[in-house]
Amino acid sequence: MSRAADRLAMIFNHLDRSTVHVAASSTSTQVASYDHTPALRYTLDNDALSPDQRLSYEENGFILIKNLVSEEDIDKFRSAFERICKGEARFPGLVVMRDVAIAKSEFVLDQQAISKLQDFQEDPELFRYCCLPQILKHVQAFTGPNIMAMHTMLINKPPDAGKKTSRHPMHQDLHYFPFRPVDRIVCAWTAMERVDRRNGCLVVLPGTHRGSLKEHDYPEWEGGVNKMYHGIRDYNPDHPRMHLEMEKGDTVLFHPLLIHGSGMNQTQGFRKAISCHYANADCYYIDVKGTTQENIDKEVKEITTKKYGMDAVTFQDTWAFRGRLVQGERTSL
Ligand SMILES: CCCCCCCCCCCCCCCCC(=O)SCCNC(=O)CCNC(=O)[C@H](O)C(C)(C)COP(=O)(O)OP(=O)(O)OC[C@H]1O[C@@H](n2cnc3c(N)ncnc32)[C@H](O)[C@@H]1OP(=O)(O)O
Ligand SMILES: Nc1ncnc2c1ncn2[C@@H]1O[C@H](COP(=O)(O)OP(=O)(O)OP(=O)(O)O)[C@@H](O)[C@H]1O
Ligand SMILES: O=C(O)CCC(=O)C(=O)O
Ligand SMILES: [Fe+2]
Ligand SMILES: [Mg+2]
Repeated sequence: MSRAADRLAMIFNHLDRSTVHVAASSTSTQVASYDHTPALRYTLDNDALSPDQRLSYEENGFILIKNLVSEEDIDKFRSAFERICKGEARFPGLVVMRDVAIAKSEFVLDQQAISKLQDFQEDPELFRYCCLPQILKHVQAFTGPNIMAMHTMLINKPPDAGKKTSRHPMHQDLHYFPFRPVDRIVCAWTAMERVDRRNGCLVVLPGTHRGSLKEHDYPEWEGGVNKMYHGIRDYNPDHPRMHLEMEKGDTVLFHPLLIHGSGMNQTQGFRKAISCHYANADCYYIDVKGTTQENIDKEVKEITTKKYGMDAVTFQDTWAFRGRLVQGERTSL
């Protein structure tokens, strides 16, 4: 048995002892030595992950799974993206985003580079990513069996236009989510090609999922920042960083409180990744009034009013519209 499996067995013993069905066989010395072992909080006991993966997620707030999505599927997602770029396909709700350096440029460009698709839940080909059985199998370890796909993105990080606007500031995804409980939400992010420090891979601060939701706002960047790309005002700059270099098909699953961002794309190619945020369908919406999320609530409402002319729609409603059941039963969200 691996060391991780031993430690898991210890944790389970500890949990057993804290219920009313105390195992009579445990000795007092064992109880003392396990006393401060934390319970597993971030993963569920449903055999979806190996003991090593569970412990790693509990400690670090993410796990990286090599080669989870086939090359063939990724190539199909790439073609679906290209059809959208070329204007050959359009889907209700789909948001096509351009980098601020391009959207705000006074020069007419031959190619209006698309930096991100958001909300592709009505594109059957791209949405197939969210339903891949090998992804859902892992996702269940965090959400449980009733799974909603809440947020979908295809990120096409452009070659930096010279103003460093291709960066994504350090943030926690929970800032954008008015639903809880937090530990029943997880993001799957799959590299559609090799991603490394040169083309702007994900950068994570391991273990920060054990902290709280921090205040987010626009970073004060000289070259400008993309709309709704809020960053954390003060995170510890000395916290160890990890650059997640990944190959095509590798997938990272991460907790919505994990502090992460992505670097500038210093190559000439668009760096592609596809992602979905999942939540347990039993999660419930919260009122964010009086919390750090008030600013994003306000900004989303401004967009729904200005862009869609829907002024009665709440921040919570925008999530209920976009969420799609991918496994089990749609209960609350
Ligand atoms: C029922 C549906 C409701 C939809 C609600 C939307 C809510 C979205 C919030 C969800 C986020 C969840 C994220 C969870 C995970 C964490 C993250 O992903 S963090 C990053 C989140 N990023 C975003 O949410 C990107 C949002 N961007 C957009 O929605 C659009 O790009 C847009 C800013 C609304 C612009 O789209 P559109 O209106 O179609 O664009 P234009 O008509 O071309 O321009 C309008 C206006 O906006 C300016 N602009 C365009 N692009 C940018 C940009 N990248 N940065 C800054 N400004 C931009 C453009 O210049 C125009 O400005 P003007 O002054 O009006 O001329
Ligand atoms: N408007 C666009 N915005 C952002 N990325 C795009 C856009 N059009 C294509 N892409 C992506 O940019 C990359 C390079 O595009 P490129 O122009 O070489 O190919 P293409 O547009 O797919 O085909 P074509 O050679 O017919 O123009 C491709 O990976 C493609 O997915
Ligand atoms: O750069 C990326 O691909 C990820 C950005 C990110 O963290 C996000 O959109 O929430
Ligand atoms: Fe993020
Ligand atoms: Mg082209």
